[in-house]
Order: sequence, then C-alpha cells, then structure tokens
Amino acid sequence: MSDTGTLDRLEAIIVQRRGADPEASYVARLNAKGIGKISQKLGEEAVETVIAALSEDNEALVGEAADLLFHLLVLLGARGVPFASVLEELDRREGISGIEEKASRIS
Ligand SMILES: N=c1c2ncn([C@@H]3O[C@H](COP(=O)(O)OP(=O)(O)OP(=O)(O)O)[C@@H](O)[C@H]3O)c2ncn1[C@@H]1O[C@H](COP(=O)(O)O)[C@@H](O)[C@H]1O
Repeated sequence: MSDTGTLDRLEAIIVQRRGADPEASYVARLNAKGIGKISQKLGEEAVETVIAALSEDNEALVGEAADLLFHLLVLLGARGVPFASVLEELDRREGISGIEEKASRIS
C-alpha cells in the first residue's frame, strides 16, 4: 500500500542518486544541470498534469501527477528542503479554512 512512506522512500532514493553517474541516473543528470533546469522540468510536469486533468483521462492524470511529485521532490532536495518541512507546513494549516485564511490576508 502506498502512503506518505512512499514519498519518504523516494526522497531517500533521490538523495542517494544525486551523487551517482549522470550517464546512469536521471536524478544525477537533472541535478548536474542545476536548479534552473529542475525548476523548468517541474513547470513542464505541472502543465502536463493540467492537460491530463482537462482531457479527463484519469490514467494519464495519475502518470503526470506521479511525474509532478517526483520532480517536486528532486527540486526540494536540490534546495536542501526536507519533504518533512512541507508536511509540517501542511500540518500547521490543518483546520484553517482556505477562505478564512485568504480573508485574513485581504483585510
Ligand atoms: N520516480 C521516478 C521518475 N518519475 C519520472 N522519472 C523520469 O523523469 C523523466 C521526465 O520525463 P520527460 O518525458 O519529461 O523526460 P525527458 O524526455 O527525459 O525530458 P527532456 O529530455 O525533455 O528534459 C523521464 O526520464 C522519467 O523516466 C523518474 N525517474 C526516476 N524516478 C525514481 O528515481 C529513482 C532513481 O532514478 P535514477 O536517478 O534514474 O536512477 C528511480 O528508481 C525511481 O524510483
């Protein structure tokens, strides 16, 4: 069964693979190209996710969402931000309505 443990394991794999041979590892190759290229890839995967959602092809959406999460973890890793920090931020927001939060920023 998949859960956040899946993302935790993937984060650990990404850390390991960052220093691998760029000829043999996509993670290493992407990191070698730098934060700009990683960010560009994340943006492309976000757009591909949106296209899949609008096409109403849920199988494609699952694949693109997986690509998106993978590239987000690569980006966070490249910036030295632990995935746990993102989860902590989501925990902090738990129970805070998005509508109320936005209203508190506007007023
Ligand atoms: N989860 C993934 C994963 N998801 C997507 N991808 C790769 O992400 C790339 C993005 O897809 P694109 O079609 O956009 O890529 P592309 O055609 O190479 O893109 P460009 O040439 O246009 O930049 C593809 O090469 C996918 O294979 C992934 N590559 C690796 N992983 C995980 O990372 C681990 C380590 O991978 P390596 O570093 O390659 O050993 C693997 O064991 C997996 O667990």
